[in-house]
Amino acid sequence: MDWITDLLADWYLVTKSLHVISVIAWMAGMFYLPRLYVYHVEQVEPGSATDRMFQTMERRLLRAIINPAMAATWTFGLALVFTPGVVDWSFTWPWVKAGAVLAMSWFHGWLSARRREFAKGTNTRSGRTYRMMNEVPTVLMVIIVFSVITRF
Ligand code: HEM
Repeated sequence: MDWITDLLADWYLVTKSLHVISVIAWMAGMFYLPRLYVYHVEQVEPGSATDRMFQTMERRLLRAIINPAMAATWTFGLALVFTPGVVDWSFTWPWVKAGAVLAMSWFHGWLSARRREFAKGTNTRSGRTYRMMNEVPTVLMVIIVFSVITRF
């Protein structure tokens, strides 16, 4: 399996660039979707044409941007994990980053579940809840970036 390790080492900087590009797309969607939910709850009459338009925007944002961007972030991120010399698990930062990334992925699942509720007209959560949940990806992003850059 040496050839895989060699390949990952040769492509390290390309993989890292693709990882960061995917992260930007994933985060853009993760910041925007809860915002859409705030407007959806507070400003839109259920069953109206605007309701259907919001459902379309939410579905497309997840299917066309957020889901593929998360898959790409994980793919290139794991490729970096297996690149020789990149992650030293005796440090704290890889564990902190791993925890925050798992939490980010959980939040992604939570947003998908809420989208399905909006599509069925069974949303029970308030605009305030979505406003608060909107801070989750921000806090996780700050933790992740400090982890990978400071490497404590
Ligand atoms: C989804 C699973 C993820 C895995 C397995 C993963 C793993 C990694 C690894 C191993 C590196 C290489 C570190 C280095 O070369 O120094 C890296 C770099 C990076 N990651 Fe992730 N990552 C993931 C998600 C994320 C997320 C969600 C963010 C941001 C919110 C992020 C932001 C970054 C940044 C900014 C770098 C570049 C750091 C540098 O320049 O050294 N990653 N990632």
